[in-house]
Amino acid sequence: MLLRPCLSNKNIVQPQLPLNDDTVLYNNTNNNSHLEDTSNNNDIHTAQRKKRKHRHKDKGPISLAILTEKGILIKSRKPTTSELSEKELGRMSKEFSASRTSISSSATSFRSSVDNNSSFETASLISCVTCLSDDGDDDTSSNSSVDTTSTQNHKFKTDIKNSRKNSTNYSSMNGQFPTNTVISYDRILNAGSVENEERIKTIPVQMSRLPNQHIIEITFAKPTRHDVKPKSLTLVIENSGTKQEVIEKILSRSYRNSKRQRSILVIINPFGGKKNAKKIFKKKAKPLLLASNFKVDVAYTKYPCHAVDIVKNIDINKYDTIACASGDGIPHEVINGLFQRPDRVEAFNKLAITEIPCGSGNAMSVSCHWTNNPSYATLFLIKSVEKRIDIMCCSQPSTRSTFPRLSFLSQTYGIIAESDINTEFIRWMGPARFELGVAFNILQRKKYPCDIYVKYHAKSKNDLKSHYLKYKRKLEDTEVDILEKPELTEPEIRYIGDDDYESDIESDETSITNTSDNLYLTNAITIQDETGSTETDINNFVTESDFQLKYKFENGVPDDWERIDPHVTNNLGIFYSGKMPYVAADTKFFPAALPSDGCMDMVITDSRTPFTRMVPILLALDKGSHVLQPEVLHSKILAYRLIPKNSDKEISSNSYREGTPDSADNFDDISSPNGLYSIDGEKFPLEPLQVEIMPKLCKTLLRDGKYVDTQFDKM
Ligand SMILES: Nc1ncnc2c1ncn2[C@@H]1O[C@H](COP(=O)(O)OP(=O)(O)OP(=O)(O)O)[C@@H](O)[C@H]1O
Repeated sequence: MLLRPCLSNKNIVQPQLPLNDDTVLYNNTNNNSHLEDTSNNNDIHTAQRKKRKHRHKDKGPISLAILTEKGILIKSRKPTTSELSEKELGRMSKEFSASRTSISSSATSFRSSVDNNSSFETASLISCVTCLSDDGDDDTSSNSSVDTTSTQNHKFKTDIKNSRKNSTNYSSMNGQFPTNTVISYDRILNAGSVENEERIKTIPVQMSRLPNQHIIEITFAKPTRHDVKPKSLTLVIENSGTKQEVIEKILSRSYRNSKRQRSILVIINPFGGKKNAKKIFKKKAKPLLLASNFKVDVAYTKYPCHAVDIVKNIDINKYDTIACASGDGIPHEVINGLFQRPDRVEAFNKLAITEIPCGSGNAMSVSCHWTNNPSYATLFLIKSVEKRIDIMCCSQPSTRSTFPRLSFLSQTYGIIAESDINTEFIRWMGPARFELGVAFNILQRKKYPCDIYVKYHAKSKNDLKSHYLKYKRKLEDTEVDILEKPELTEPEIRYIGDDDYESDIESDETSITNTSDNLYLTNAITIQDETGSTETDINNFVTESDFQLKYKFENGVPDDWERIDPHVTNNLGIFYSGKMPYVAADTKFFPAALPSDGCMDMVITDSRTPFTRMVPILLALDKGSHVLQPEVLHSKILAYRLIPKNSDKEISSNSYREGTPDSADNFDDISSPNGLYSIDGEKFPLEPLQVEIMPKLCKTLLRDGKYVDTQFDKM
């Protein structure tokens, strides 16, 4: 949510710059030589990739499994010693000997399970088994020489902790999952034939010989300490039908409401957040995308507003998704870049815009993927439902000759906007600097006089609540049939500034898989929108008329807009208008925000509110209950005009009510020296600002087809 001066309206209309060859580092199956296809091996990363390719491949004994409603159930007993191939038996017993010295009781269980064909069914035993060898997350686990007692003990503790925390415990022994483990479809990324002949040879003769037994490799997102990572597992799946039919069954259940094999352009801002977006993407997101058979091209931003130029120049036919590995600044630029294309109708119909959280704001990810953990966000992106969301269109006098600015997140004026920008010099403090700035401004009773005219949809808090509940009920009635989500091992919202985060990345290993045998699968998906129509997205298109403003700035304030009480606006503390529930990972500023209710949420505070009352209001921001406080104005609106006043001169703002003055110079009269707007976290000049809602303009990816649950209905 931090502001950057780079994005003044003047900057957005820079002349179009051609893409340099080194702008985009991955891709090349297409004609764009600046893009590199990560699934293609003819580039400089080939050797590296080859080396890594099978890192998450399954190497352990093969289990029998069946398909259930919720996932793939590991059904079988472990194969008996007589069923195991010589090679497999030798490897297992070698590992067993190495492990025995450190945890003898577990080793005994292991031996007896192999000999007696028993199952690993108790939780404690599962935990012990994971100590003996890991499930392939670290390839070193199969190497007994590195399994020292201390590392095992450490792993033992960690695994016990994980098994307690995680209801879907994927503990295994050399890839052998305990009987009755269900690998939930919402974690399955891919399924396909096993092409590796050597691997097939390790399957015991008694297994996979019946016509209803199919050797299938599945790849799923396996929880690790903080993240999810792709993990492959070879299974003998018992199911009637041909192998291709079984694979298709798994994939259609795994992508029940989501699109398979997306073609994504990832735009990375290497300067986003702590300047490690590139690394985060490579380690946390890319392996999951590739394991899901997504086609991934990557572009890097090289200067402020570069993302605008990138998306103005891309071939939209090559992609269905643009994922911003960044904070909220890049999605803002992407939406505006597409808006400025001559074929914007096609662009907004073709492309979904989403975020892989790598910045400091990440409000889009928290609101849409319900997390700002990059790997979990990527998993939920892969499994998400494509939905249209409302966009806000911001007009200012200085944008008259160019394009108005689209905003997907929020616009703010007053304490919040200023606290952000005026504390840049103490950036080292992290998010605390912003809170300090807010507290300082409130203590000073700083006010931001202005006039605000509003086109209301639900003015009172009661009306707003009814609107919210009505929308939610409608949504629930037509809810997409989403599979039950397994518990996550980690809290979903994570601060990427955590100290251990960097080291986590360093120790991570990416792995890539790209099975080809299910490429024939179609991308067809069925979408249900809030109105309940179950149809392919085909009728959910925008047309040029959806981009036309209802209220032109130069036409003045329409008669049916209401002026907010000047006693309040002359003493304005905070003005905040937005469309997504979270404006930062821990700030639920708009708890009643809904993806496509055709309204924005507006929150206003008065600078005269006593400090003793402001403190509880600010402390409630994480829960979103600040909007319930009597001192806070909270409405659903369709449009507004904000005309800032100079606090000293009290200049009449009538001309801005009527329409636009001819020259931008006139704004000097009314600008207060420190004033500014923050639109989607970017700094905008202090001129009159008019904003209106553009319903369902933009496609994005929502987990379960909705924003994160704010519990507003229960407040
Ligand atoms: N190569 C670059 N050099 C400098 N700025 C850049 C570069 N690429 C992108 N930017 C700018 O960085 C800004 C912030 O980007 P982004 O939202 O991804 O990061 P962030 O960490 O969330 O931002 P913030 O620090 O504002 O919270 C955008 O305005 C964008 O124009």
